Amino acid sequence: MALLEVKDLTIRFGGLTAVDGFEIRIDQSELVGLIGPNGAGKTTVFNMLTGVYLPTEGSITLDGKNTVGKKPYDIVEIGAARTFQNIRLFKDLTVEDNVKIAYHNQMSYNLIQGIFRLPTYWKEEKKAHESAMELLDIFDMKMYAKTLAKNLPYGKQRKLEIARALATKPKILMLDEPAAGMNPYETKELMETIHFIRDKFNIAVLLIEHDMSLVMGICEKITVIDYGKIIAEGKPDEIKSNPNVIKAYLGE
Ligand SMILES: Nc1ncnc2c1ncn2[C@@H]1O[C@H](COP(=O)(O)OP(=O)(O)OP(=O)(O)O)[C@@H](O)[C@H]1O
Repeated sequence: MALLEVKDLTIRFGGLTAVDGFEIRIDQSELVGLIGPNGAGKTTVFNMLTGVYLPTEGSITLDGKNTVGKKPYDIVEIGAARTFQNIRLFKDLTVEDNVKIAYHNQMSYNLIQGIFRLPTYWKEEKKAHESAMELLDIFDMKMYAKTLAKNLPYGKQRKLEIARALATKPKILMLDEPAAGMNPYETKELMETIHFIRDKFNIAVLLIEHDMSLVMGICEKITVIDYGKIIAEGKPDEIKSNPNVIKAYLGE
């Protein structure tokens, strides 16, 4: 059974069919790219996979469970985490607190235990602190734990966003243009981080990216969409030489 199985996914906004009959199958720990020209429908696919948009038609099965019609936080519980095109962090909180907040879906103290700072609260907070520091260590960012998120260099803010997504313990991590705005050095570091995460946590990664060297360099298979429809699927080498893909990108 595939980890993520999407069939005939379609969404219409008034007269515009933004995504039309999209299909994908992703196995556990697979690294998959989703590419296409501007406005092709990539982010809209992510928004349907994560419960932000309700598809007009189609089915999505994650880890054997239907996710269509479920709320975004329920889909996080089932095992999907994402990052956004525009970085979304609590910019005035520290790096550590940004990660700790993401652990809150796993904390088990109730309101009363929280308000009165009862032992369960302290136990859970300690656990969250330790888990956050462990994750920051993996990302080589422990030294920034007390830094405000807004004071991090751009590439590190992107890394922190990924660390936050991982704190929810996903089975699949969806990254929406993680290299946007990065310099070549940061992009290379990001490529290594994505590979490392997949190997270390044994999770699947679905990556939307405009940087072709990044997509071709790390993805095992790639789906290409244009005007909401799949125009090619295959291994990076097959995609590179696919005439439909070349045409879509060069606009001939
Ligand atoms: N809520 C919405 N209402 C109306 N149209 C929408 C909505 N969301 C997306 N669209 C339209 O759907 C189409 C696909 O947009 P989408 O953002 O998914 O493309 P994309 O491939 O992610 O583009 P980019 O690479 O530029 O980020 C666009 O024409 C967009 O205007």
